[in-house]
Amino acid sequence: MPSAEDLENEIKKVDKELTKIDVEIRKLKKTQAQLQDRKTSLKNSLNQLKSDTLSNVDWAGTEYEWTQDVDNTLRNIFNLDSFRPQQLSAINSTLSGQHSIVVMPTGAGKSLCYQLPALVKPGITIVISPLVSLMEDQVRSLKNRNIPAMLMTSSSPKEETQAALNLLKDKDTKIKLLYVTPERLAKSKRFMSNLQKCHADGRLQRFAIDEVHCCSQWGHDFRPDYKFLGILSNMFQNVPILGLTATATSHVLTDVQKILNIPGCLIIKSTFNRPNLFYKILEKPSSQEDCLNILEKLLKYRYKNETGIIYTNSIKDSEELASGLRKKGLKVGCYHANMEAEDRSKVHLKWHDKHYQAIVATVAFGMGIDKPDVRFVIHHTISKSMENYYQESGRAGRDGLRAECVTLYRMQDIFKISSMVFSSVGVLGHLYGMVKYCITGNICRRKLIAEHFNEDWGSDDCNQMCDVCFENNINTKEIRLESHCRTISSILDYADQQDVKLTAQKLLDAWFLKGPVNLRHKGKSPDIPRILGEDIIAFLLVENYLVEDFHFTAYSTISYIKKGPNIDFAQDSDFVLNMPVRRYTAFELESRAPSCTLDKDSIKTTSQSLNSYNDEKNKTDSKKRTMNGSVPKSKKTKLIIIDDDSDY
Ligand SMILES: Nc1ncnc2c1ncn2[C@@H]1O[C@H](COP(=O)(O)OP(=O)(O)OP(=O)(O)O)[C@@H](O)[C@H]1O
Repeated sequence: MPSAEDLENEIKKVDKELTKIDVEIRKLKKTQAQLQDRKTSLKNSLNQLKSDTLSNVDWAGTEYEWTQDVDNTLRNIFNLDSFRPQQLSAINSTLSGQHSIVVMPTGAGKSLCYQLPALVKPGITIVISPLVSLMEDQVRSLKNRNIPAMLMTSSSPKEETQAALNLLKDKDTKIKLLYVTPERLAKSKRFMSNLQKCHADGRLQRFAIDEVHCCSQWGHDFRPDYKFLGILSNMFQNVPILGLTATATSHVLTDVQKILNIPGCLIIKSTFNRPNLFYKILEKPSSQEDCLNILEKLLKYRYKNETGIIYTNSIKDSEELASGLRKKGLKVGCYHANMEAEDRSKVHLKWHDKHYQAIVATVAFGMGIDKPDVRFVIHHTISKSMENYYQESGRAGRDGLRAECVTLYRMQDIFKISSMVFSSVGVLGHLYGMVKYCITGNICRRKLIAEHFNEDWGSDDCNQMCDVCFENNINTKEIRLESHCRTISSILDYADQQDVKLTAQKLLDAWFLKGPVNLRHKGKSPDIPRILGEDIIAFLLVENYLVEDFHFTAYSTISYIKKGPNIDFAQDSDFVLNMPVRRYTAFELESRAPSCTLDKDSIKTTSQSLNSYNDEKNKTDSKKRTMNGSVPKSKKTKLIIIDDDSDY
């Protein structure tokens, strides 16, 4: 019999061995994780290489067996003369059986990329689309062209659903396009089984997945049922998938390929530059009444007789602004998610028919707006990301004529949005991207948008169509922030010692020696306008010198300001931090926007330019002359807040 001591010694030995094994396991796990990372990165590189190789093929060629049919269909059925850039590539690639993802800006003509091929080959195209109203519009317009199409949604009447299910089994069906929602596809076993029969009969031509970014968690409108679409590529071998989106960020595209099981597929991307949109940041007044006055002037004078959208971030704001504008005699509708679907449709229709000059809406007024002559999109509150801003402002000027995208920016709005969205991963970074767009005074706004889409547009691509480039307005003035940074840091330390939390407004007050005396710093009030102080706080947030700290009350979430990871650098003797000073350029609120003074010839030139983006450069040259040359020089209301000659 071993003694207790022997047994204890034996246990210690085993423990030692176990510890060794634990160490080995940890090492192996670490190596495993490293290998997994490496494998993922190699796979991504391989997929990228495959995509790049496919992209090098000239898909816009005109020697395919179907070229003649494609041409005839374009002219005779769609009544169009020519393709817009990338449409032909998308059509040829999908007709060649490639899985592809088409990335085009809103209004560039994605629908044609699957509607036209559907008519060129026998069989049915299944179009998966997230929005019923969008599908209804498309089916209606296809039927107007005598193109047999149907739709099947969760709310379709029984007979229609039955007819849609039957046509999948019917070898003699005339239907060429069947529109379904992803939810319908994911939830209907009968639909899937009939689809398999259709496939077995060789009649399933392709899947077109509209708004394909909805697959990705990173896309701006993620829809869980889109994930189900991952089974299509395995289940229906040799049926090409054509995904379409206006979301171009690379991690969304990689994610979409992964979810749809089509890694390394062809990506067809057209430029995101919208040369006919004029981008402008306007200083937002702090009172709602003053905001209303600006909106009133814009609608009554600058956009007289034109139609547009005013976006805001809350239902309350949309109702208040709409009623305020109505009191001023303007015809505006209100649109938000709390309204009944029927009321929303009515408002949409009245706006579409120009009974309303503008819709004051939350982002619920989104996908499916196919009105070509939206002349202005005003953001009463900033969007929650550049991605959203691009989508929302992109609803302007789809006819290719000049339209204006005006954003009313003020620091407080950052916190209105951040306290609503902070709980989701990564969104604060997206919001700060939007803030950077608003407060940057020395970089063309178009260039900032381009950076977001991994594109590189030079100032020629802007053609003075943003407030920074307008009349070569690029501002080179910078303000040094070293001492401001130290003061702000000391105010935050001081408040912390007193156990007081500061909102951005309170921080500003303390900095400008306003508000409670115990929170103020000991130095002088900064020799800059308060509005520039606001920009500095926003800049420090964007650059991680300050961070937001969220606290909950029974009624709301409050954003307080804390020192960020970079602020400690401010104590270094060689610390340097400069911020370009934003210059508020003149903006005529009470004169018609330049588009209204375009002569007929230049209007033709601009609208043709959308038909052929390739010719854009030549055409925008002439546009530049007419658009910018004709700005009326009125002496009426101008918004110039910061005097450019003042010294900071
Ligand atoms: N080759 C073309 N020539 C002229 N007009 C075209 C061409 N292709 C499409 N269009 C027109 O462009 C408009 C926008 O097209 P479409 O609705 O397909 O855009 P989209 O890219 O799907 O936009 P969204 O992302 O907002 O859904 C439509 O009125 C369409 O008829």
